[in-house]
Amino acid sequence: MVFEIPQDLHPDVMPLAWLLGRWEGRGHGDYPTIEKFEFGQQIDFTHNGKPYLHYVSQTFVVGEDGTKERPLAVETGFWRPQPDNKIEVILAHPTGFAEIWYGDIDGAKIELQTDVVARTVTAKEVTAGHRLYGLVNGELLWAYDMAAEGQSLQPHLWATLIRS
Ligand code: HEM
Repeated sequence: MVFEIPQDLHPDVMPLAWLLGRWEGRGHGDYPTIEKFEFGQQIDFTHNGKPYLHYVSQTFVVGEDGTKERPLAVETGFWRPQPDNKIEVILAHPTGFAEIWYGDIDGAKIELQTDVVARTVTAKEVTAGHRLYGLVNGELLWAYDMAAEGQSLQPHLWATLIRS
């Protein structure tokens, strides 16, 4: 499929145009305090002509044949490109976190780190995150390192998705 940049895309969002659309794939998760796991993921990046992208990630327990069996984590937010290839991202999680991320856009690679992780009183103790997104041979690869529950910043998730 040939990806076409929408004509009404805000010019500030052009450095993120390669993310637009729906991505689907599979990922793995781990952390010292939990069992390793696998998940299916669907990511949607949409725009409305304003200078940001809306982002929604949904994850699922998937069967052998890829059937979505039940929901896992969901997160949503806004990706706000800034001058000089900088980016600000705001994310919200139903598990009680609201995060502010800063990062750099380097062509088809984006690196983000948390500035603030705010959490509700009942949420787990997540204190920091680091994310990498990259387009490699047409696939969206991403990885999330997390500091939580007294553990140092280390891998929690990594996944590979293709445009659907
Ligand atoms: C792709 C999205 C994600 C998936 C599929 C996922 C999946 C999981 C699973 C299966 C567990 C172990 C079972 C459990 O305790 O519920 C877990 C634990 C955890 N996840 Fe995630 N997760 C995702 C994203 C995140 C994000 C974005 C954060 C932080 C903002 C996060 C923070 C945690 C924490 C703090 C734990 C518990 C660790 C502990 O109890 O020691 N996860 N995750």
